[in-house]
Amino acid sequence: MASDRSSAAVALPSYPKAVEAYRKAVATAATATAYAVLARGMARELLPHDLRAAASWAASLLRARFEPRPADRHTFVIKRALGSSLHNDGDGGELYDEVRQYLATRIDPHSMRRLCLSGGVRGSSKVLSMEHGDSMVDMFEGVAFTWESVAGEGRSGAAAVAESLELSFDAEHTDMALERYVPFITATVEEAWNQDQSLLIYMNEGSGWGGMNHHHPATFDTLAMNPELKQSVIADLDRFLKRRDYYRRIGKAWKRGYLLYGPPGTGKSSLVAAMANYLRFDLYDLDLSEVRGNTFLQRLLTRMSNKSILVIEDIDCCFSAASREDGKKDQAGGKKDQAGGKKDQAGDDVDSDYSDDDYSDDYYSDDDAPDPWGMPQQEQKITLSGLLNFIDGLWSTSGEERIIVFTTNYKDRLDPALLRPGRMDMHVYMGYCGWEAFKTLAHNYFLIDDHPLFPEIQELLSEVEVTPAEVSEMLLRSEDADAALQGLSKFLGEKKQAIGEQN
Ligand SMILES: Nc1ncnc2c1ncn2[C@@H]1O[C@H](COP(=O)(O)OP(=O)(O)OP(=O)(O)O)[C@@H](O)[C@H]1O
Repeated sequence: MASDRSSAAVALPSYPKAVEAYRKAVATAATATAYAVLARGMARELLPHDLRAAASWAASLLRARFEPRPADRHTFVIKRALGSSLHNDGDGGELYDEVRQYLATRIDPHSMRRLCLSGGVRGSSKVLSMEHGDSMVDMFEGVAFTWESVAGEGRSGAAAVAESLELSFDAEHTDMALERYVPFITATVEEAWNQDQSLLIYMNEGSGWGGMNHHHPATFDTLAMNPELKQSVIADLDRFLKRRDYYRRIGKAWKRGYLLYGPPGTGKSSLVAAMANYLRFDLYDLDLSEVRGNTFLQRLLTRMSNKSILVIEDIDCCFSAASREDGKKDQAGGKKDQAGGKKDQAGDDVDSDYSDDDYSDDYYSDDDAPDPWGMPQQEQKITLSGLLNFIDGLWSTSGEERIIVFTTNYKDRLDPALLRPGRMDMHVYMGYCGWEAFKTLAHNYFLIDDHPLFPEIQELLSEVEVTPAEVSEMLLRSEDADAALQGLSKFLGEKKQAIGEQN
């Protein structure tokens, strides 16, 4: 212990020595400061102006060498096609127009003192754009992209330079600009364009389609159905849209089939309309009773556009009706030729007995007699399985983004070929009006989410079978929610009573 204490004493300076050292240090510091001030004053006095300028230049060089430099900028120039109007058609200026339309949605009219405003009553809607020389910043994924509107030079002609929109950004974001930002712009414009287009509904006439505007108001918001089921349909559609590459990879046609079934008036047609409105797809309403044979069917299917929904309503009736029709023709036209089908008096082929197996052999056989359209007559009746094979075959080789919807009131009457796994991708049951579906209807008609009569109606709905069409009809009877709901409650009460009396 004693030796430890002594070594500590050696190591520490004595108090007077420390005070002396401190004094010396202070004196030295004061002297150094005084010298520095003196030197700076002397330099200012003694150094010539040129030398001082050179020193300051050297200092700025050093600063530039060591301070972080502003990022390199890259610029894409997007030229307007010379002599083009606002809406080009494949003349090379489309991207210019697309960007212009995109920027019109990004311009904040409050932040710019001067803006161009175009459009009019007859033209498209009003479009805001920058004046030449102005610029704006668009943020994308947290990165600033600067757009500048640049004036063209000279009149349109060989020497003229087209006006342009210039996109500049930090060089490190070049890949993002090319691979994500510009595609994002074109996709945004395309989506807006699709939203603006009115949808069409086509009906078959001979071997062609007649189209008209489709303004069905049904949307998934207004559709009264079980909320989970509704969500699963929407999710399925979304998944379908995103899976282009997946379908390519697995070598399957990019199509999806839905079978909608349920009693009349439960909203099957409304669901088809809601799907079309949601996807912005045109509808092709195929009336099979109007299809005169395989050649016609083939022509119809190949004439459908991409991004479309083929609907065949009451599919059970199509084929049973055809069979019944054939039966009548058989009776009128005499004995049926079992081997190859025989013409009835009207010249129709009346072979309605194609099974799944014999169908594949006979389906594509042609009759050489020309018809009024100059096509060979081909009048075999179309079977359901035949139709499905036909659709599969055709759609795997042509067209993309196709949806096919069959509706039926009687699923149990359907040909098993249709119910086989892999045929229709999703079976959707549209049932009687439940409580959640009723709340959607009440909101649609009166914008209400609650009412004193709701508990009573909820109980009645759990006891009677009523279709959304019937409920809609009752709600339509008055613009006054109280009166309409009272009417509905009375209607449901009477239904309940009628059921009680039957039992
Ligand atoms: N689920 C529903 N949601 C909203 N409205 C519906 C619904 N079901 C029926 N309606 C109303 O009833 C009308 C008829 O319904 P819709 O034609 O869609 O039924 P459906 O099941 O296709 O009938 P059908 O089998 O007779 O063709 C619709 O125009 C709509 O006003």
